[in-house]
Amino acid sequence: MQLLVNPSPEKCKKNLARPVHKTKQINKIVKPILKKVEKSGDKALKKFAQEYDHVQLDTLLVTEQEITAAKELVSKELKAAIAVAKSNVERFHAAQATPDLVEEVMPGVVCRRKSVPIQRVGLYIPGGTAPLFSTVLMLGIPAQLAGCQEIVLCTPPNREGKIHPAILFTADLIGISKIVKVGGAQAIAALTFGTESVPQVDKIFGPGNQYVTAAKQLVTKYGVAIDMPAGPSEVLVYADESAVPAFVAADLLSQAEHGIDSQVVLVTPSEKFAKKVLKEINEQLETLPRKDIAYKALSNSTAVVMEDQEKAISLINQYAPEHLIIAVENEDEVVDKIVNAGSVFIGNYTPESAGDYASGTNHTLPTYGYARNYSGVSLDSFVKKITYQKISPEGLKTLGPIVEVMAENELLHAHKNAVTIRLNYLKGKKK
Ligand SMILES: NC(=O)c1ccc[n+]([C@@H]2O[C@H](COP(=O)([O-])OP(=O)(O)OC[C@H]3O[C@@H](n4cnc5c(N)ncnc54)[C@H](O)[C@@H]3O)[C@@H](O)[C@H]2O)c1
Ligand SMILES: N[C@H](CO)Cc1c[nH]c[nH+]1
Ligand SMILES: [Zn+2]
Repeated sequence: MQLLVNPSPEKCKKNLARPVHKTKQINKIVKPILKKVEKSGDKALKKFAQEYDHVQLDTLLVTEQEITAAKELVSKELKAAIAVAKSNVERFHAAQATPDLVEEVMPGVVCRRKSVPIQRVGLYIPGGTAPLFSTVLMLGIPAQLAGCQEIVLCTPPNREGKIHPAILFTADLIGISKIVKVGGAQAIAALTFGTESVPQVDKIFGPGNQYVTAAKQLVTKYGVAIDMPAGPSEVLVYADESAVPAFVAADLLSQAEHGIDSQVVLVTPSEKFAKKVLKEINEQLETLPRKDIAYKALSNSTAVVMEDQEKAISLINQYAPEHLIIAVENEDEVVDKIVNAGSVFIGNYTPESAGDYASGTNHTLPTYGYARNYSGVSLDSFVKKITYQKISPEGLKTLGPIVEVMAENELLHAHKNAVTIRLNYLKGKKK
């Protein structure tokens, strides 16, 4: 991890550039995958399973027997933990429901708006380097709460052609039964075009590596929607001397262990504090089973000493981190000034991993700085809002002339006539 002391904005920009913006190279790999799946369906999915997941699959769909067997393999302790996480995620997402609204904007002109579930949704659960069964909760719970009619879950198989038991257990717990053994860009292609085993969906959700994220961005041109670009995990910690260096180091390492293309950032007003955190990182790193992955991610990562708080906040907002931890004395003041972040963790006792698993907020969040213009997954992501209007004859008498004038001035006479013909009818005229 590099240390920068009071760097210029240009230096910051250069050092904090995300490591995986090799869009062209990734797209070169992903585009042919999309084409082959569109053309050959399941046959292509099996071929890619062999090539990228190193497994020969006869069937792609998970069977009921596999789900029953998986449930036996999950420990009581894990089942109990998942139950608490499920309850918190359910509570926070159920509370997000927005009431339908009705407004009579002028006498006789009534407008309504109603949330309607997106009918067919595809959930991508990463499984390449770690079996992220927590993502099943984060996507499946809001999909069920929203009332989506068809939910398809895709996740890569291991080398024995199996899905991790905790993924199957969690999917079953929240009532998802259509589970397909397919990962990577090919999973995104299958959900977009549909294959013999994978139904075509209206919207694709979920995080993934750079191939998955690139595929999600590419398929939007085929009419399918996506939640957001949710790529390699990242965290920015803003901490001063009131924070505990060991806690900060642990938080940085928690996201560094996700993947070699993850990035973690420390921003602090104190060089002394930064050095303490770096020392802690080196010590804690040695204890981690995934230390090789974390080590590589740390080489993409920077500690920035920024004495001026306004400049530090401006840097954070420019970087727009997926996760932001704020552990400074005047935390409320700083929190109020944050305008770009996926999810914010406040105070010394709020580790980012609490949000990853069980606090109730969603862990599917925008990376690469997309927190500037995207929100993380929420109940809203699984609904669309339809608007309605009903106008009474009295309402049309008031509103109609307004529309007529506007239509005429846009030179759209047929638009105007759709009103005039009705107003004349109401006046008892034929035309
Ligand atoms: N932003 C978020 O909300 C969020 C949440 C959880 C996880 N994540 C991120 O998700 C990612 C998960 O990545 P992962 O790799 O563990 O799992 P993954 O399931 O996303 O990817 C595994 C698949 O990638 C494909 N693949 C592997 N190498 C390939 C290659 N050379 N060419 C083409 N395809 C290839 C394979 O088909 C494999 O099945 C991590 O980067 C993690 O940080 C992000
Ligand atoms: N930190 C990830 C989101 O970027 C989510 C996750 C799942 N499991 C552990 N962490
Ligand atoms: Zn995580």
